[in-house]
Parts: sequence; structure tokens; C-alpha cells
Amino acid sequence: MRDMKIERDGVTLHARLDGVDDTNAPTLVFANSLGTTLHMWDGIVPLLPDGLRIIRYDKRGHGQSDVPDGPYTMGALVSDAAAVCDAFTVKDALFVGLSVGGMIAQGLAVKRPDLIRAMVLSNTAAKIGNGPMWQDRIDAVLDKGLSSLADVTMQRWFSRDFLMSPQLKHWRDMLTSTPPAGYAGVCAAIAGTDFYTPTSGLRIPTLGIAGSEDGATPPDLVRETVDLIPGSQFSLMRRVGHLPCAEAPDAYAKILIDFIAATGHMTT
Ligand SMILES: O=C(O)CC1=CCC(=O)O1
Repeated sequence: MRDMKIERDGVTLHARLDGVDDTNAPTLVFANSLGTTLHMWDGIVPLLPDGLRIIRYDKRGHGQSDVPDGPYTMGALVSDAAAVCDAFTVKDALFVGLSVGGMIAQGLAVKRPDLIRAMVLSNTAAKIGNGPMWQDRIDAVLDKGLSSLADVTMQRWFSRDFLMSPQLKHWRDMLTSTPPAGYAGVCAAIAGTDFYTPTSGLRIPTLGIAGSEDGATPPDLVRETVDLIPGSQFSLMRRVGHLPCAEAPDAYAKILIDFIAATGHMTT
């Protein structure tokens, strides 16, 4: 494991490399969701096959990355992801993005096709929510803090069963540890994003993953987005919500491993 600090546009981003530290190794890059850190993938990384180079990072405003003043733009989030990839000399990676991480994947695939050869769009869409909804959330978090949003957020993130589990506290703590300015900044970036047209032009192997109990990006919304890309695959996970990598890591890792095999990613 190797941690790295990457500076772009005066903002320091925190990234982590696991697995093989060799630029020639097949590479996976993970981008996580609003209100989470790169530790969102802690349950998945150990389940992936040997021989992969695995890179993940904290978005601006989250985890150990800097918290610049907002609002942020999707262009900045995509450029941050590109800077992380460039810092590790990534080429032709499999990019796995969940929620806003999946929006970043779509933007990066358009802007820097040299970086991505295939992508997983997990619990995401070309457009998530609408302007007034995000503005209400920005106002609430800046006024009353993230704790005020924690209960409703857990209900969007998790299935009914998981809401009763002792693991819930870990995820709730991750959310409430997020700096309010960072959370609000990313909300503004999501509010300003509609990738329907650019994503329709993408022609790379794509897998969509949805959770049957996802209260933020329901299965139909995820499917509508991945169907914009000809030849894409879609996997519906049952009895999980918006963060299936947290609720069902074994099943989630298996879906990724099958997609790695289907795209020939370990053999190139
Ligand atoms: O609403 C949520 O908390 C879920 C979510 C929407 C975009 C994202 O990244 O997470």
C-alpha cells in the first residue's frame, strides 16, 4: 500500500495505491460517492485478484483531501480524477465509479479517453436529482451540519435490513465526518451536471450496477444511463441500497471480477 498527495489547481488530493505497484499492471481506479472517503472500498480491495494495481482517492472536500471553498464544478472533479490518474501514470484503466463517482467516470471517459478502456457505472446516472433538491440540501448542510441529514441519508444509502445492523454506525460516522463545505461543494457539482448527451457518444465496455432498494439512484435510472452506451451490461443486486459495496461486498466484488474477465482486463 502506498499513499500519495497530488496537487492540482492549488488543491491537495489524497490517493492510495494497493496491489501491484507497477505501471504495466492492469489498473483499476475507484471513485466513491458524496459523503464518503476512499475507505468506502475497504471491503472490496482485499477480494480482488492478485496482479492488479488498485488506485482510489478522496474527492476534494472529502477524507484527507483539501476542502477548498465551494461551489465545486463537475469539470473540477473530473480534472481532479485525471490528475490522480496522471500522477500514477495510468493508461487504459478500468474505472469504477459509484454515484457521483460514476458521474466522474462518464466525464473522464469523454474528456480523457486515453485513461479509461472500460468503466463500471455503479448506482449512478447521467443526471441525479434536480437543482432545487440539491439547493435545499446545500442550505441544510451549511446551516445545520451533516448530522441533520444523517437519518434520511442512511435511508437512501441502505436497505431496510442493513439499517438495523451494527455496521450502520461506521457509515453514519463516515458521512458526519465529512466537512460541510466539502459536501455542499460536491452537491453543487452534481446539481450542475447532465451527461445524457456526452455519455450517449461513449463507445467503451460499460457495466451498470444497481441496488433494488437504492433510494438515491433507483435501478431504472441507472439502467436508463447505461443503455445510452451500446453494448453495455447491467447487473441488478437485490436487497441492497445505494452502497452495495458496503452491504454485500462479496457479491459486489464477484460482479467486478466477472467484468474484469469479460473485458480481458487482466490479460492486457
Ligand atoms: O443522496 C445521497 O446521499 C446519495 C448520493 C447522490 C450522489 C452521491 O454521490 O451520493
